[in-house]
Formats: sequence, C-alpha cells, structure tokens
Amino acid sequence: MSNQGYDEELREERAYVAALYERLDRERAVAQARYHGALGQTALTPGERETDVRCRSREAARLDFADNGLCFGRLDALSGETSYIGRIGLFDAENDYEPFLLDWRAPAARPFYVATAATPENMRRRRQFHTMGRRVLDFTDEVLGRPGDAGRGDAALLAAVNAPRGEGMRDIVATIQAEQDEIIRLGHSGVLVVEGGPGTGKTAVALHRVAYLLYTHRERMSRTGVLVVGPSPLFLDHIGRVLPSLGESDVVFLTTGDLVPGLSVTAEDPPEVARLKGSLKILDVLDAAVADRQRVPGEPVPVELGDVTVELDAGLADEARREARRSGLPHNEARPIFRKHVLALVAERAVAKIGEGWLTREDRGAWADLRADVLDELREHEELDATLDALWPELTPETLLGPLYMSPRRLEAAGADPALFRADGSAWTVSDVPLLDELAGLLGRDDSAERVAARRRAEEEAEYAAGVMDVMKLDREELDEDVMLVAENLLHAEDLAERFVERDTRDLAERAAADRDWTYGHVVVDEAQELSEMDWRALMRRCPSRSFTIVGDLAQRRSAAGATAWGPVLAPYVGDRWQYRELTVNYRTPAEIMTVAGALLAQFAPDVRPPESVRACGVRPWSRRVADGELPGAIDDFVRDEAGREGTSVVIGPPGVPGTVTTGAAPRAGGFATRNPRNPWIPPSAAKGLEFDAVLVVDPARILAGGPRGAAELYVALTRATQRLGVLHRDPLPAALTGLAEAGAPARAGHRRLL
Ligand SMILES: Nc1ncnc2c1ncn2[C@@H]1O[C@H](COP(=O)(O)OP(=O)(O)OP(=O)(O)O)[C@@H](O)[C@H]1O
Repeated sequence: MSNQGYDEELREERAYVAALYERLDRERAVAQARYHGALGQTALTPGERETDVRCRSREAARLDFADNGLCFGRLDALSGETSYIGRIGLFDAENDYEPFLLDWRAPAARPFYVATAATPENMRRRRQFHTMGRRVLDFTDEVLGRPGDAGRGDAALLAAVNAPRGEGMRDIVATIQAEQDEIIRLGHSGVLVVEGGPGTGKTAVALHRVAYLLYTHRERMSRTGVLVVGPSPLFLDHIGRVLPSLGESDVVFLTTGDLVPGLSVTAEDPPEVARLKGSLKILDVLDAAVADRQRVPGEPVPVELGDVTVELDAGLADEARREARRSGLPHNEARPIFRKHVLALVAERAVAKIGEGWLTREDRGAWADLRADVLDELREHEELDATLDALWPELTPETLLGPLYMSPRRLEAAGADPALFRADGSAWTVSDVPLLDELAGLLGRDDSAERVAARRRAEEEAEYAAGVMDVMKLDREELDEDVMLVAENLLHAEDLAERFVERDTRDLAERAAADRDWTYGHVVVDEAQELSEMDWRALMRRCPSRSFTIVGDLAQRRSAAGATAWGPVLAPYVGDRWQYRELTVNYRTPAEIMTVAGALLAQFAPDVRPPESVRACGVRPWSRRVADGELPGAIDDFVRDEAGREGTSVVIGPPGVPGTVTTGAAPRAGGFATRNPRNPWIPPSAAKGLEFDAVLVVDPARILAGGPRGAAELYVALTRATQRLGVLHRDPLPAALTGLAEAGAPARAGHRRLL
C-alpha cells in the first residue's frame, strides 16, 4: 500500500472507530438513565428493585469498561464483507441489528484469532489497530491465504509482550493466539486440563475462557457464578482486573485457604505433614476421629431421680450408640437419636425399679403412664443432659479437628500419624481447610431447634400478613384501583408474608463466597499442580456438574502434597472423561532468560520440554558473587537501578531469610528491601503465577537446598522476569546457572548497564 493509500485508509479507520465511540457514548447515556430510573423505581418490591438496579448497574459498568480499547481489529472476508472486532458488540437497531462491532467472543470473530496464511478461513485480510485511548494511532495488515506469506503478523503481539508491566495482569483480547483461542472456545463442558511451561498464557487463557463461557452460557452461569481458585491472595490480586476489564463480574476469587467461609488461612505445614493431610487416606482418620467422639462411660454413671437411682452404664450407652450410628446420619444429626435411646433405656430401667413388686409390663397402661412421667423428669435432668453431651457432644469441624491434633491419645485412637500432633490445635494451615470442609459434611448440623424457630417465625409472619389483609379489606372503598388489584390478587396470607421477609441483596460473588454449600457453574483452578487430593475433593463438591478448567505445570510443583500426574487426581471424579491441551509458546520470558531456566529444568525434569520464547530481548541475564556483607548493598544497587526505570521489579530470595514474607502473604517491605517498598523481597512460593519486568534472584543455591522441591522453586523464580534477570549469590553458583553472564561490581555512582 502506498503511503498516500495508507494515510487515506487510516483516516477512514479513525472515522469509523470515532463513530463507534459515539455510539458507545449514546448507549452509555441510555444505560445510565436506566440505572437511575431503576434506583427511583417505586412500583417494584424491594427485592425486585434490587435485582433491577444490579442488572442496570452491571450493564452501565460493562459499557464503561469497553471504553478502553473498544475496537482492536478488522477482518475482510473473501466475500467482500468487512467486520470490526472489539470488546463488546454494537448493533444497528434500525437495520436488522447488523453489527457495527463484533464481540470478540462471537463465532464470527473467531477467524480474527485463528486464520493463518495457510488456513485463511475464507478471510482475505486481518487488520490490527494500534490505539491510544480512543485514537487509532496506526494499523498493520496481514494478507491471508497467499502461500509463501509469513504466518500471523506479530507486531501487535510483540508490542503487547514487550510492554512494561503495570499494576496486575491485563487482558489479551486483542492478541489471543490461535493455540490459545482453540482452548478458550472449546465446546467441551466437562473437565479440561491445560498444561504449559511458565509464561505460556495458562492463566490468561483460563480467564478468557471464563469470559467466553459467561458470554455463551450467560443465563446459567450468571445464576451460579464461576469460581477461580489461585495459589495466593497476591496472585488473585494480580489477576483480579482481567475479568472486570472484559465486563464480567459474577466471578468469585478464592485461594484453597479461603474455601471454608469464615476462615482465611495462609500458613503452611511442613512438607511431610502437608502430604499426610493432603492424601485421601486422611478420610479414614477423620471417620475414626468422629467415631472416637461417640463414647460410652468407663464407669457406670448414676442417674438420680425423685424415687429411684438408676445407672447409665457402658452396655446401655453402647446400645443407643449403635442405634444412632445405624441411622447413617452425620454425627450432629444422629445425636438426637442417641439421646432419645438413652432416655428410653434409662426410663425403662427406672420404671422397672420403681415398680418392683407391684408393677409388671403386662399392666401396659400403668407402665406407660409411669414411663411418661419418668421421661419428663429425665428430659429436665441437668446432670444427665451434661453426661449425654459428654458422650455424644455437638461438634463443629473446628472443635473436632483442633482437639484431635492436640491429643496424642486421640490421634492414636483415630489411626493418625503422630506427626499430625501440634500444640495449638487452632493454628490452622491451608492443608487443614479441606479437612474442615470434609468434617462439615461428616458432622452435619442438628438444626431441629432452628427448624422449630423458623416455623414459629413463619406462623407469626403469616399472622401479621393476615392482619394486613383484614385492614385492606376494611379500607376497600378508600383504595385506588391499582392497589385494589394487588389486594385482590393476594390469595394467601403466606404469600404476603413472604414479601415482608427481607431479601438477600448481596451480589452473587458475596453470597457464593459466604456459603459452603454454594455450587458453581464452572470452576477454574490455576497453579493446579499444587492442589492435594483433599483440595480436589473440596473443589469437586462445589461443582457437581464437573465443569472445570484446570491449568498448571507439573514441573513447577512445589507442594509435597501436589499432583505428579493429572489422571490419578481426576479419576475418582470423572474417570478418564477429561480433555488435555498443551500450550507451548512462552509470552513472558525472553529467550535469553528461558535458556538459563531451561538448563535447570533439564537437570530436575529431563523429560519436560521448556516452552519456546516468542521473542528475544538482546540482554543476557547476569550473576554476581557477593560476600555476606556486600549483599545488602548489591540489592540496593538493583533497587536503585530499577527505581529509575519504567515497570515493576522484585527481589526473590530463599524462604526463612529475615525479612522474607511468608507464602501467600501480601509482599511488604522487609529485610534488605525496606529502603524501597516497590521492591519487596519475597520467597519463590509467593512469586507463583506473578511476573515483573525485572527480577533479582538472591542465593539460588539456598533456594535449591531449601526443600524437597527446591529446584522447582528456583525454576519458578527464574521465569518471573519479562525483561531483565539478575542473580546474586553468596555460595558457589549452582551448575545449572553457569550460562549467566558474570558481572563485576558496578561502579558505585553509576547504574549497572549489563541489564
Ligand atoms: N496472546 C497473548 N498476547 C499478549 N500477551 C500474552 C498472550 N498470551 C499470554 N500473554 C502474556 O504472557 C504473560 C504470561 O501469561 P500467564 O501468566 O497467563 O502465563 P502462565 O502460563 O500462567 O505462567 P506461569 O505458569 O508462569 O504462571 C502475561 O503477561 C500475559 O498477559
């Protein structure tokens, strides 16, 4: 295209995109007006109004988000048809809803992502816009279907992956690659496992798949919501803006430590303990621990009644216990059965003793009367009540698990490994969370008292509503026609009562996160290699439809309880009915850094192929040996150097070093990094899933030696950088890292320019 032709087309594209923004503004004004109208709505019940307001506000927010990069490309078909592709769809209401702009998720937009020179999908040309704010700066074209032409032109992709990183992850709608698009739009509704090395876009793909599923199954998904599970609060924060930027909000973000409502746990157990707790074998321990809390008295317990004293002994309690267990109900729900049986058996003994010499069972009526009297007395018997509580206590997951850990006797009785002992029972760790979740089911809830109270409340409300109806009838003549109609339509006082009951006005994400029994329409599991068998069990419970996108990389696994293969982890829930896809291109780490990380990978996981970097950056990663006393100054140099550059940076050091934050906690300034809060020192575990423009890895040999999965931790640390990697080491450099360029001490006054 000649310069003049290009300029002419650019002018036309700018005009078209400007017109799209005008249309967007008009739609926004309408959405805003609808939102304000919903707020002022008086004809609806409070619950209906709340729903209406939420729906309108979501629509307004969706249009607001679309403002940023509204239209990013254009497709020209062989047929001569032209489509513009963007974040949302905009349609011509006056012309049969012809699209002005196609939503990236619409089927017709698919060729934009997958068409290549070799398989043009009936397309002639793909055009990508480079925009700033609302303005199209320029565009690049690819002519499709001409043999010999290069594949997809990567100018837009390279610009995106080279751009300095800012606050958190960005969406990739403008540059989704064909191998990613195939996964995002995959029709399979069951379990999908996506594996790929560091930086291959697993997280990005999983999040865009969520947006796609919400688009294609909007009705079902927005009722149930989607759960995204990530490795740490820091990671969830990092990815938190991607879905809102795609206009999606019905998504709950949790770590496995947050799965039980009311708890938010980040502490970890030592690897061996985590492995024990993470194995499905722990289920037998939990069963036995619950059974161990259903006891019989060691010595007979005297029960003193007005006329007689009888004994509650082991035989009697055991009979009641067997009866309660036979019910198959969870512990707390079987409790009333146990109590009822003990009372009945004690009452029988008491009646037999009181009636000794004058009353036999043949005198049925008199026996029954006396038994009823004795039962009344037993029900009010406080000491017996306390004994029954001790024999079959009401338990919560916490009051079962905490005392279990604190008692070597209880651990032994439950067949547990003594390594599970801990002095503070309630010092919960992330490995305890699925156990607490399991126990919630095993223990159940004795809600008989609540049910009686709820029935009473419902009766009171119905009574109140009946009173209202009476008043309405009395005032008939004074009511205007509309109200009369409403009144006539009220068939039952119960219906009216229901309208007085306060509606739950929290949005879906809040309701779902607070409800252990909530079941989601789809679950995304990120860094899935870290999850234990027990974590999977807790997650599967939350999605009975087994609709999962699972993304991970077995080579990056650090948890001793994590997965070593996907099949065995999934088999108990879906057999072999799951799909597997692989991502192979690294969009984060430049080739120079990946070569170093790849050498390490070849040592600890020789069968795994490192992903291929999409670009090189022309800068060799470096290393420098420092003495103990030099380390703080060398870190300072890095911090100072990076402070003068655009983008983000981090110092990753071995865990356990003073100033290192613990796994999962938000990074805070600490240790050597105190002088620049932009450069916190975090352990490799906390860096999982994150990325930074520049990374300084400290003491790699100590990271390697730091635990059974030290090599995987170092691999994670090395692959966080998008541009620059430096390594400071006090011990000799691990053999795998000898590919790093050796750097001398920088001149104090200047910047190190090796980076
Ligand atoms: N198609 C794309 N266009 C632009 N950027 C992309 C694309 N795919 C991935 N990226 C970018 O590559 C980086 C790595 O992506 P992501 O974090 O999803 O990788 P990952 O496979 O989850 O990595 P890890 O296993 O290390 O956590 C992100 O900055 C992401 O935005």
